[in-house]
Amino acid sequence: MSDQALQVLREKISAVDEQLLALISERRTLTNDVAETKIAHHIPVRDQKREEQLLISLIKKGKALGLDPHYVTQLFHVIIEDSVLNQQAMLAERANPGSALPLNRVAFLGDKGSYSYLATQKYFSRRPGELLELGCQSFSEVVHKVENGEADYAVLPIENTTSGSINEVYDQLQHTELSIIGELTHPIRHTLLTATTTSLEKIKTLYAHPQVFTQCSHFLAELGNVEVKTMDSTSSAMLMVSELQRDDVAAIGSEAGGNLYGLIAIKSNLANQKENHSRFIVVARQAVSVPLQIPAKTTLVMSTVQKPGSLVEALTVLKNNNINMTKLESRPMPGNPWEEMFYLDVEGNVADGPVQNALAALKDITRYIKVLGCYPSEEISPTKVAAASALAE
Ligand SMILES: O=C(O)C(=O)C[C@]1(C(=O)O)C=C[C@@H](O)C=C1
Repeated sequence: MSDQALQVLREKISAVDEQLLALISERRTLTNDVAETKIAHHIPVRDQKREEQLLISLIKKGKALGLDPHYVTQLFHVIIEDSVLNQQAMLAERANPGSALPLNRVAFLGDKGSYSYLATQKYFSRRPGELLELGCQSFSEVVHKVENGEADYAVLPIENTTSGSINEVYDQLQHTELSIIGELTHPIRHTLLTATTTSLEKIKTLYAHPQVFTQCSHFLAELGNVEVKTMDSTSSAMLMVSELQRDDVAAIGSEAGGNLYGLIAIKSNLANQKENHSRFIVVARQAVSVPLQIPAKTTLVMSTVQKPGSLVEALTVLKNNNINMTKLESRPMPGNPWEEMFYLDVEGNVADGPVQNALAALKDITRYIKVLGCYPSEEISPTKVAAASALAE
């Protein structure tokens, strides 16, 4: 194919892509209008019956156009997830009048390009107001900036699908009066980034955040004698490599982050697990109320009395109230050797009967219990379509 023919085809593809974007934006406007109706009539945001009907119809129509059912399903799962998250954000904002700020000052670990920076951008892209990014050197600085009023929000990674809980962040939660007001998950795609066009064999020094080294331990084990240098954040690792401009040093970070530092991706998918995601929490000085039309999560911290079975007893309270626990983490209590603080994430709203009943019962059997926050759940499970209905002619 001549260069000119290729150029013509690419221009046509770009024009189609532009139309797709315009249509996606039009769809979003319509779903925002649906949210207004849901607010006015107290209707739940999620309607999985409608989603299923939509998917079945789209799969059939896609098939007629030669499109693979899995491809169509994947595509619309992403589109519907976006629509649900936007509607949830709209409802949450309306339920907290005055919460929308013209300028959101947000503290996070690292600088431009860190995973926390990317998560911050994603979370606030659905919310009104400008974003002022306040990069920090440590998690305690991130939390402190919100406590002292320099920032309105902090975005903190709390767990990762490969390396597990981020203990330093749990420990920050033990000592703060801040409330969790939101959550989000973000894919973490570790990439080897260099300042010059080089090869993996030439790399002698590798810069990254300790969490990144944990998540990429299999890749590091295969590298042999490369010196590993830990940095405060992914962005400081990328900055270091961009400043050194050497062909024997590399950083591990996201490709999008690396682009901001002019770095080249020489190898991707470095994490031990292919599906590597981090869950972030958003904290603020004021707790929020979550409308009952959207799924909520509540995070609790508690310490149980020192007797056999006391944790089981506490968890039984959740069971008796039909509350699903999505996470349980224990952390040592400073100054009290061998005593533990338990952090629990449960599905449910503090304003709703089951969580209120459970909290009342837990108060009677625990030594200490505190609600760290109740917030909209951003875990949007994709609606499944029965294979038979999807494939039926
Ligand atoms: O139809 C609705 O109720 C919508 O809110 C729109 C929509 C969609 O994006 O298609 C989004 C969320 C619901 O779970 C179902 C469908």
